[in-house]
Amino acid sequence: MRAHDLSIRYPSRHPDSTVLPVNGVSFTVREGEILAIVGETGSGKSTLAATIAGHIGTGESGYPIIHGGSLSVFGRELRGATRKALDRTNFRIGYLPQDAGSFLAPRLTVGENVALPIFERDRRFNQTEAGKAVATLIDSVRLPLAMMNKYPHELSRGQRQRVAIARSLILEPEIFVADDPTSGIDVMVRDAILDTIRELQQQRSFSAVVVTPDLREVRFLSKSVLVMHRGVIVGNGLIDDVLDRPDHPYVEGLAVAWDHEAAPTHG
Ligand SMILES: Nc1ncnc2c1ncn2[C@@H]1O[C@H](COP(=O)(O)OP(=O)(O)OP(=O)(O)O)[C@@H](O)[C@H]1O
Repeated sequence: MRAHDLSIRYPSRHPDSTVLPVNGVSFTVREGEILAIVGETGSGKSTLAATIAGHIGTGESGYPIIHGGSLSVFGRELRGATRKALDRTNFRIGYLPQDAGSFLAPRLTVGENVALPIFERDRRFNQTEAGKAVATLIDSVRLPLAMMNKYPHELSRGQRQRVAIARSLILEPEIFVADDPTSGIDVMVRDAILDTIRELQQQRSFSAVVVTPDLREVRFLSKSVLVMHRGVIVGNGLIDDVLDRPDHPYVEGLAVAWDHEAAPTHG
């Protein structure tokens, strides 16, 4: 995946007055790599995540639109792509939107929720094969198989997030985009969720882009980081290089905060 001078906007009735939520970013995600994106709230992380996951609109409200530059995924340009071409690309990308666990279909069982993308892609897909794929993933995200017959409201928040992760990986995507996967989840359970993502990435060798507001999570998942601030990239590279040689006050702040966190406590 390669973004070059990529700018993104949301549809607006006053396009001239729009402040671009993502403004001229360039980066590359190589095969099998995990790239972590960090930045404060409102810096454009979710907008960028949705866009690189191919969840872009052609004018529908709510969906981001590529405004300038280019975004090429699997060698295909997404700017100006038709709905059909976008759908084809989307099937190859697993997207875990922010708080995905809270948006499972409430009337479907866990198993049916995880299987949903299979039948969205091919309504006549073999039920037994789908069941096998679902069971394998439920096991991989470390949930008991018996949970397949439960409903989302019967699960904890952390368990629902695991179901959402399983659903976003059921089509065996080549790229996984996760937007703040531990958001709203109990501190004790966060590491387990990240650990599951890291393990799945190693098993299935997909490329991944993971958005998080937390530098500790960045370090846990990846060696490389992209730091966003008000829609632009203010740091890009190996985490230690970025923090050791900050060339923007926001990154400097991150580096200082990290030093305090990592420093041994006295007394
Ligand atoms: N659907 C939308 N329509 C219009 N503007 C939006 C939409 N979603 C986000 N924005 C705007 O885009 C900017 C970037 O928001 P975005 O959610 O991408 O930031 P973020 O870094 O992910 O923040 P957070 O960490 O709080 O999720 C904000 O100014 C926000 O108000």
